Amino acid sequence: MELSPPPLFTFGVITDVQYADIDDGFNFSRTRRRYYRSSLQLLRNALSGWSLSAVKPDFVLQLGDLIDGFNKPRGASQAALDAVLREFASFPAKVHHVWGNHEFYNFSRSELMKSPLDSSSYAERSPTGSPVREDIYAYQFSPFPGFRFVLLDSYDVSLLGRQGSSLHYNTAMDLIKLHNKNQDLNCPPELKHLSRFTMFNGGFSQDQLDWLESVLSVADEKKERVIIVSHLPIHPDSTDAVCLAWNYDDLLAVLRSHSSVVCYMAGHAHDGGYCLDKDTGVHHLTVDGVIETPPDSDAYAVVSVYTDRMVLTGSGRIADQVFLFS
Ligand SMILES: Nc1ncnc2c1ncn2[C@@H]1O[C@H](COP(=O)(O)OP(=O)(O)O)[C@@H](O)[C@H]1O
Repeated sequence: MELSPPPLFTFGVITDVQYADIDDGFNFSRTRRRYYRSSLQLLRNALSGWSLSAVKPDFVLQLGDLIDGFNKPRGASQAALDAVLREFASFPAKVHHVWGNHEFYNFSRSELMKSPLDSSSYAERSPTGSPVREDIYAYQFSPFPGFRFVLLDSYDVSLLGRQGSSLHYNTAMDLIKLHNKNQDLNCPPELKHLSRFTMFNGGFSQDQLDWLESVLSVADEKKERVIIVSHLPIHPDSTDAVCLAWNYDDLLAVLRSHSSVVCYMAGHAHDGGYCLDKDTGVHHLTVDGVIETPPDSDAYAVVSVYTDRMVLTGSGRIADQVFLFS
């Protein structure tokens, strides 16, 4: 019998836990139930599933919205964060935390940068790469020779997490108002191709795109394979138009100009999504969210990486999938 080779490395993925110690509710349009309290148990299921799996993950990617914005008006932000971090505390592998809109509903950017949700201490300090602007939460690491992960900040240009009087805030306000004429900026513009210009989304500054350019140029030269992760999806075929990053097209253009990129992973759109960018062979995966997953199911995955592919084994609502490197 021929044994299949072991993976080079393995990682876990989970997103949109949105924990709050409150009764079930619904999304804005009342089409999906949200299980705020039992999302904590689903996080526990993920951590024990990863711990018990035959090939244990070397690290975990948490793609944002770990606790829900409803914690803030209840004065429960810190208690909710403590509750989820207690679950991670006994987990033996590194957890890379992405920031989503719900992180900014609960905490300021400077609070996040001092919190355990800032996992940038796991960044590779590469003398060859240029540093990213200090107020941007983005970093890179290489868990295995020939592979690189880049964590990006989807709320770099946003009304969330930027101080009301700052230049960054005013730039974001000018941009959103150009496209969104509604009184309530959380209410999306009616035109589908502009519907992403809401307050619960954001985008990537030129500084962050330039930094990514420099990281990917080095990766191209080294013939590495790069997986990029962030909270907001960037390919229109991988998600609902209302969930896309404001300047998704700018980031797509960067990805398309670098041969090293093999995959982009995001959260935010709780129904998940997937597409293959045919021109480049880049896989765009939007991971199903925990918060809209019933207590008798699950929403987490294990991804095993081989020289020519990534094999995703999903739990509960997340389907198994194979991503071939082109
Ligand atoms: N269509 C909409 N019109 C007005 N406000 C909305 C709309 N959709 C969402 N919101 C508001 O935007 C905020 C973020 O929405 P939410 O559904 O919590 O985001 P997420 O999908 O990230 O959980 C909430 O305050 C919500 O009430």
